[in-house]
Amino acid sequence: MAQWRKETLRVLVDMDMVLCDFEHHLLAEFRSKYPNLPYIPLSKRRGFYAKDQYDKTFGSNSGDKIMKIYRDAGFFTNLPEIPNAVKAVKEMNDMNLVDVYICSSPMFSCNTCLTEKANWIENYLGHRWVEKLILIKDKTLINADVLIDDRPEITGANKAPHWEHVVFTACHNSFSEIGQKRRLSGWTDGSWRELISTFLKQLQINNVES
Ligand SMILES: Cc1cn([C@H]2C[C@H](OP(=O)(O)O)[C@@H](CO)O2)c(=O)[nH]c1=O
Ligand SMILES: [Mg+2]
Repeated sequence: MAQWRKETLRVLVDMDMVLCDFEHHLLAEFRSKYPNLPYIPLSKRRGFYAKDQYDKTFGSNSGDKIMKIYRDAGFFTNLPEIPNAVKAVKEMNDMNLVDVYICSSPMFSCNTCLTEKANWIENYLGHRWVEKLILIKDKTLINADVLIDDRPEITGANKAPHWEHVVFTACHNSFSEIGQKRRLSGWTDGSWRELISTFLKQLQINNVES
């Protein structure tokens, strides 16, 4: 008879544009530093890198100013929370058979990024969660069941990552082609619960079958 193995569902949750609002803060800083320069409203943001769109739209001088803002010390610590993210992630982690980890790519061109990301987690989620923080450039190397991330394409050394990528909707990707991938539109409408329940059911089926 099939044995019930109490395996947990491991969920990786990205930081920028999933827990913390990189784009909102970037635009606010740009507008406050350069009130007379043209800017791209969030509703018109397309493509993952803000710098690329500023380069193309207003020239590389503008793109360089954008880049300098997110490379400056303090930028990552001061990011505001994506609405309801902290509450949702804590609630998700408290679900039976669910284990949440935070998985974020550091920006090595910003000297303080690593510690600032850890600070953000401590400030918003609490000290215990710093131990659940995975900072890694290549997320394909992490073995988990689900990755919730705003970047539409996640590639790396592992061509067949174990996780299923769920695309978290952000201003830059709302019109992006994501093929067969599922989307999560935010943390406020509670749809993340149904999503996780679907994965949990699949996990339980696999546990029984194996
Ligand atoms: C340059 C750049 C980085 N980032 C984020 C993505 C990575 O964090 P995360 O993996 O938490 O989403 C981090 C390093 O590239 O900065 C953006 O979200 N937009 C950008 O334009
Ligand atoms: Mg991100």
